[in-house]
Amino acid sequence: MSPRFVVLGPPGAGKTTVGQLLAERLALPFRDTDEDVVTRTGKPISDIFTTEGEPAFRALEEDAVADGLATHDGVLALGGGAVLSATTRERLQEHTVVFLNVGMAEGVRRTGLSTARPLLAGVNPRATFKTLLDARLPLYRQVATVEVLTDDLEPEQVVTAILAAHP
Ligand SMILES: Nc1ncnc2c1ncn2[C@@H]1O[C@H](COP(=O)(O)OP(=O)(O)OP(=O)(O)O)[C@@H](O)[C@H]1O
Ligand SMILES: O=C(O)C1=C[C@@H](O)[C@@H](O)[C@H](O)C1
Ligand SMILES: [Mg+2]
Repeated sequence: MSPRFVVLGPPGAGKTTVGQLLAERLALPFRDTDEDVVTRTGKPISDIFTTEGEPAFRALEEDAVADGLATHDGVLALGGGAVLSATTRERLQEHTVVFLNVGMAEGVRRTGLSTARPLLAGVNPRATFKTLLDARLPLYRQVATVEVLTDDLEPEQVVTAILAAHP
């Protein structure tokens, strides 16, 4: 069993929104590793970051991704930082991986001031988002089989672009 599509990218790229639409379009189940971590621990992600720290969250995330890759046969959305794990990048090699990209301005606009995203909750979300993008772009591209820049596309158009690349 293997996901039909794995969807990844920075916060606000639309992994959850587009992943759900893509799954609907294909009549497949949707799963999101962020939700899996919340379900398994019974805690919001922001709480895990605050009380246990980012490394603890990354370990939980790595396990959730491994489980999703092994057991989910629909659309699997990963957390925005899942590619920071070299083990996860290795595991993604055999999969169809969609990198949803978003530029800094649009990414910050979409994520707004939400405190649900602990890494962007600081004083300067624009600078934080840029640092995060610069560090992760090569990692997203290393594992992706297709990249879609979502800045000027509606979620439905992103789905269409994904299916055009991987019919
Ligand atoms: N292509 C798009 N055009 C306009 N708005 C979008 C688009 N994709 C997503 N959005 C909006 O941006 C916000 C963030 O989207 P979403 O939660 O799907 O991102 P995400 O990649 O899952 O983020 P996270 O990494 O935090 O889970 C939502 O309000 C969503 O409606
Ligand atoms: O970009 C990130 O590092 C994160 C993105 C979210 O999906 C969550 O996994 C968490 O808030 C961390
Ligand atoms: Mg999401």
